[in-house]
Amino acid sequence: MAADPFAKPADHPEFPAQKVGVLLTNLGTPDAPEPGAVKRYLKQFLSDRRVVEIPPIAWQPILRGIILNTRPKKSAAAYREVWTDEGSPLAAITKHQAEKLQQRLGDGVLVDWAMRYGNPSIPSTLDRLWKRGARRIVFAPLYPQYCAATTASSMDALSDWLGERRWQPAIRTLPPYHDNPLYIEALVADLKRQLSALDFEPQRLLLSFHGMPERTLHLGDPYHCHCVKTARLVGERLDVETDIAFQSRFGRAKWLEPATDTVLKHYPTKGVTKVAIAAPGFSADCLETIEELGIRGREDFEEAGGTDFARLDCLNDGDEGMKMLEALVRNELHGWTNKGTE
Ligand SMILES: C=CC1=C(C)c2cc3[nH]c(cc4nc(cc5[nH]c(cc1n2)c(C)c5CCC(=O)O)C(CCC(=O)O)=C4C)c(C)c3C=C
Ligand SMILES: [Fe+2]
Ligand SMILES: [Fe+2]
Repeated sequence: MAADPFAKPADHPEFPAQKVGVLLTNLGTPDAPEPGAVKRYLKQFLSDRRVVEIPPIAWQPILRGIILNTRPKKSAAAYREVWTDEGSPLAAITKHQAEKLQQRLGDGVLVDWAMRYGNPSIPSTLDRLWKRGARRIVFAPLYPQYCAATTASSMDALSDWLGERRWQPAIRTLPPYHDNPLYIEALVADLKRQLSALDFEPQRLLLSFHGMPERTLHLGDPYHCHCVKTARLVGERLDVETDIAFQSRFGRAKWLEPATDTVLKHYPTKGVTKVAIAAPGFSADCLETIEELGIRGREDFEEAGGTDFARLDCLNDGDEGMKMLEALVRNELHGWTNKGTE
């Protein structure tokens, strides 16, 4: 009898059963609230040309000569104020989001999480998903508003990983969802719940988004427009008067305005002394929300004469946010079940 032409040769490599994977990513955070760890993280973050769009020949001497010798100590002290038993809030919350999404989607899908800067890194997590059999991957950077510094930078990390591979998985990426009714609905429900639990009635709700250099708007980045649209859609559905501002200015260039700290300092001069603040552009609470808004923002406001201040939580891994995330990801998974790909 002739040999079976379809038989697997003895030296054929083993391939695992093919699965569908989902990778949630967020910005990144240091491994520890210590100057050394913060320096490593900032070096990677601020060397990304999507983040600082200054030619490296001019920027790297400033980064290495000044910023990395001064900022890590100050930032580490700020990180210490927000650090938890589970580590950095951003990493801990992203991990919880992935665990809860795994429960919601069931065993048919592999859910993992990664950080664009620091750990667990995007390439190492893609390696792990691949080894577990993921041959179709939904790549989900958790930025509702598209920005080159965040969304495109995450895509760069994905493309770099793909570029190293012979056998590439099929990829779907989660589009920005700044005006997706599921996101707006989740924010409105979550903010209403938090506002009604306050022991004072705010005269304003300030929606604070991470800032960007103003020139990125003129270079064609849709980030500003996405933030404004989110704020408008949310504000229209709440009973409290809503303002928008941009936080976390970095460097000397002009950034998007109005700046959050300036708005907080001016409120009392206009008779606005009771304020709530929320950060709908952040999927998870982090240094920028807990420390910058919750601690420094409160100080700015109270020193200017404000009497009542509340920082509202991000969607995090709460029910409203998880319901939204499940629906957004299921939409991208459409037609991608393990049936037929095993
Ligand atoms: C949500 C969107 C974000 C945009 C847009 C963004 C742009 C951006 N950020 C910096 C500089 C820094 N950001 C830092 C922290 C930080 N930034 C975001 C998100 C966006 N950044 C998050 C979620 C965090 C928190 C990380 C954490 O560990 O909790 C920091 C580090 C902290 C510090 O030293 O102050 C810097 C620096 C630039 C320059 C930029 C766009 C050009
Ligand atoms: Fe940032
Ligand atoms: Fe705009």
